[in-house]
Amino acid sequence: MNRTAMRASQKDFENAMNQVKLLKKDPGNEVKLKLYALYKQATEGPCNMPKPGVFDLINKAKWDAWNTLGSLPKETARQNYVDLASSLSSSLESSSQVEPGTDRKSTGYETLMVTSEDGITKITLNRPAKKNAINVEMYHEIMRALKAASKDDSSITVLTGNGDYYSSGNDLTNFTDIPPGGVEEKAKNSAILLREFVGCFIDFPKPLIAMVNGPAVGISVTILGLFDAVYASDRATFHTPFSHLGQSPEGCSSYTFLKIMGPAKATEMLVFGKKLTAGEACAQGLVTEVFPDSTFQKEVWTRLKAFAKLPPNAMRISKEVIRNREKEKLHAVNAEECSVLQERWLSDECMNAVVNFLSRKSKL
Ligand SMILES: CCCCCCCCCCC/C=C/C(=O)SCCNC(=O)CCNC(=O)[C@H](O)C(C)(C)COP(=O)(O)OP(=O)(O)OC[C@H]1O[C@@H](n2cnc3c(N)ncnc32)[C@H](O)[C@@H]1OP(=O)(O)O
Repeated sequence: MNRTAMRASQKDFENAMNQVKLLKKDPGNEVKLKLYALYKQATEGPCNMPKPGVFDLINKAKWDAWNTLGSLPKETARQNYVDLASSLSSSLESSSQVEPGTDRKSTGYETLMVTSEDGITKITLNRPAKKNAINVEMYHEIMRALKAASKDDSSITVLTGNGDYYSSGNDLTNFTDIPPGGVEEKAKNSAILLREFVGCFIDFPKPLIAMVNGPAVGISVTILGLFDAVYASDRATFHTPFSHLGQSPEGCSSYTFLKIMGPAKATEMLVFGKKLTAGEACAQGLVTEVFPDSTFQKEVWTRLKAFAKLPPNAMRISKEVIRNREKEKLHAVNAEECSVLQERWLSDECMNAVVNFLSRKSKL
């Protein structure tokens, strides 16, 4: 059929709305805004909402998206909505970028893929369209997956990312969902969440290995100091831009990074936001070994499968002997870092940095 001659009926429009509700994967904020704008244009015509204030981030983004459609006719908006919904159902519901071998796949995770086979539980951060940014749901799911892995019959646990990034760190839209108690309440709850999240890594009882498949930012870098081995592709970079974001170190990095690389190098990373290549991170002791990206998966999995055949109790006990005397200290450091951050999140420096990112003025 000639596409220009096509006109979506009201029934097609309603079906498309249902298709969108049933999507299994989050299509991302940009697409959701497009859908919102087309829906409003199709049902109400050109934008008729007063322009929200600059700090009302969500409504401002919605207003911008709708207003951009100008005087697009309602019928065209309806057709565009139907086309977009149909392209989403075919693209988002199909492909998976992870390797095969998803024996005993755990369901019930929205932001992760969790599999267990050959004595290895693999937790894959799975928001590739958002560079595996960690939203509140992902913080909770990682904790749930770690608690399950600590009790399952696997010997080792691996954390990695799906797509081109390992993780871009904290999802900066976590700052936009402000509860009725205001930003202070949000900061307080976030500090509690962060403390519990980092605590799960401090207490994890089995060998915990990071497979850093691409760039890593923020909290995805700092917690590496709590892993037992870190294998990186030569595409990976390590970046903790806390000062740029008006924030301060977390993940126990104010303690572990100093021990790992010494105060001078730790300061370059944690205070001045120096980005390290995989080779530099390895030379500083943050990374165990670097592999060419072309052979990264094959070489690391061969090694991990061999580790997983070692006697699990011996590995667990050796980890205890190595790590336990530091645990109390690490929990104290974690508590202090979270309490400092709780204040930082309320600062103008932090708010401005987040607003700049969300309004696309700056990229790190
Ligand atoms: C009031 C208190 C609330 C506090 C709540 C906090 C809870 C715990 C906090 C724990 C402390 C953690 C600290 C950190 O992790 S600091 C580091 C934070 N991360 C960043 O600052 C990275 C920001 N991202 C970027 O600079 C770039 O996106 C990046 C360089 C990573 C990639 O650039 P590129 O050009 O290649 O790709 P895009 O920018 O187009 O990204 C593709 C889409 O992904 C979205 N994205 C990427 N990273 C993030 C992120 N960290 N948060 C939110 N969204 C992210 C990006 O917006 C694109 O989305 P769209 O396609 O929809 O535009």
